[in-house]
Amino acid sequence: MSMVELEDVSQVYVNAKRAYVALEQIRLTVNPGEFVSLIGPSGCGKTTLLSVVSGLLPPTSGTVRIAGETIWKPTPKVGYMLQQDYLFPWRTIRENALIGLELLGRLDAKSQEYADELLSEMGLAGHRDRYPHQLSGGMRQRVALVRTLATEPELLLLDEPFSALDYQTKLQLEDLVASMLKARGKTAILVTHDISEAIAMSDRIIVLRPNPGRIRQELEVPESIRQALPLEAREKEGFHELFRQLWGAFETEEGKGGTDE
Ligand SMILES: Nc1ncnc2c1ncn2[C@@H]1O[C@H](COP(=O)(O)OP(=O)(O)OP(=O)(O)O)[C@@H](O)[C@H]1O
Repeated sequence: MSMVELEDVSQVYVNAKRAYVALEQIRLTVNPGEFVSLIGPSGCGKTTLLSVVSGLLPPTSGTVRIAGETIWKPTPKVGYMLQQDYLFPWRTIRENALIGLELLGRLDAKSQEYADELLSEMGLAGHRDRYPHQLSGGMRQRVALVRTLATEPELLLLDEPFSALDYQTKLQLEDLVASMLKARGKTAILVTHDISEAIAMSDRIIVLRPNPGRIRQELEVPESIRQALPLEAREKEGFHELFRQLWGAFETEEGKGGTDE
């Protein structure tokens, strides 16, 4: 069974001046354990697509199925991680990590133990009683990831979670996130503007194009790159070739100014 199935999903935003087709007839399947990245020029509908998959935004038309079940609203099967960590400043790191469990009414000894395990794996065990302002941006994003994973979602939606970090922190966190997700067999969809990040982290890359938002191209990442963790993946044969190919797809769209129809 697929983890994600989008069947002819369209999303039209209507305001007083115009109707804008942010997604048009999107068909997409993501398999369990697969890591898929969505890339494409600004405004091509990446965030809209994630919002639809999360259940936060019911599509104008079409069907969204998560693990075989049609969804109309957010489900605990899906965890969402954003560019900003949105930690509560008045709660400790551990209390922040537990908030998803609290909201779902699933806070018990076992779930707390699991959250503590995740904090340790993320190198945060010694920081459990500190507050968010005492941590670096990279550490805060790690807390956000623990908070997301603590509720054991089957699917993770990652909306540019590394883009506000400095380059070195971003590379370290990519490795940490990739290995944690792989070890737990999680399925993930990543939105990014960074082509090399998409190649280094993914099994498959989907390039969207704007106006109307459609899938322009789908590319499988070669096995040798997929086997490696993101930092090492950047050194693998075929990486630069794939980068050039994806860069070309971007250029074509930007050249058209995204308004060719
Ligand atoms: N609530 C809304 N009302 C009207 N138009 C919207 C709304 N949300 C998004 N849009 C429009 O839909 C299009 C797709 O937006 P979306 O944020 O999904 O794109 P994106 O690919 O994630 O962009 P970026 O890379 O800049 O984050 C854009 O043209 C945007 O202006």
